[in-house]
Amino acid sequence: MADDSPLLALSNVRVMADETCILDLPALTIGAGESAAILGANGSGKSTLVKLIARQLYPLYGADVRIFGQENWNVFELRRLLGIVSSTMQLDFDAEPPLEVLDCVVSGFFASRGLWAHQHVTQEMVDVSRAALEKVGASRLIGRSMASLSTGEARRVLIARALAHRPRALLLDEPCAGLDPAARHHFLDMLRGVARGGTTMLLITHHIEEILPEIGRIVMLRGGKLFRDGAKAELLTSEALSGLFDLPMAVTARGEWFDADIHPQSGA
Ligand SMILES: Nc1ncnc2c1ncn2[C@@H]1O[C@H](COP(=O)(O)OP(=O)(O)OP(=O)(O)O)[C@@H](O)[C@H]1O
Repeated sequence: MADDSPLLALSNVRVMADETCILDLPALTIGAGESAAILGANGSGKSTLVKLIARQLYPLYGADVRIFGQENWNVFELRRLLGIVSSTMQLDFDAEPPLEVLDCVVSGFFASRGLWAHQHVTQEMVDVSRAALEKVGASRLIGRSMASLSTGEARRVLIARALAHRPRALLLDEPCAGLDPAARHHFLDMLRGVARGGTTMLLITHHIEEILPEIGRIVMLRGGKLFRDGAKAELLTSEALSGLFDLPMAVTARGEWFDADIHPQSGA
């Protein structure tokens, strides 16, 4: 497998649910090392795409779904190479029995929720996990239980858990969901540091405010189909966003970041 194989190459993808096609992508390729945002309204098919990539669901016969150039994957290996963090993952780690922060990160090496007697934890795993927690500014949380953390703190630990495997890309599904404005600001700042360190990001969101300056490509989904696909400068515009959300939107650039508001003259 060549290292420059695309992160994602899809063709003829159709995903069905209850006899309805909920994702219809004739072709989509995201190159190796290309950070991209998948943008779309509620119900546009973003989570379906994430599940397709993570092999949690499968398309109809005739589709070709390649991740890093490969069609068939051991799911654990795939999830190691593609660090996946979603807002819902946190629930798994809040449940009983309590899970300590460093153990949570180390357990990522075994793709398990916690550590068990039969697992052989090496000093290297512990060192790498500590370094990952340091990288996301969460070292001070070591010793705490996952259930005791704020949403923003727990989200950082999950990013560390994904980074500990030195993934080839991070797949971030609504990573800022549930964060207050200050926590979101600090979290995005931390993610930006990770992106600047060379980690490719695939960010799934419906907020353009969360699109990191390091992300250059925008893939817009609407109604389970590819709506627009192109460079950020071309697509983070009032015209494109208004079409995507079917509502007059005003986009403003804020330095290297973007904001969107419902246009005041939308007749509300
Ligand atoms: N198991 C299912 N049965 C029926 N419909 C489904 C099923 N799973 C998803 N859908 C539908 O597919 C569409 C796309 O859902 P999906 O969760 O991918 O959207 P999304 O873009 O991630 O939305 P959100 O931003 O709200 O998370 C929605 O209309 C949803 O109701």
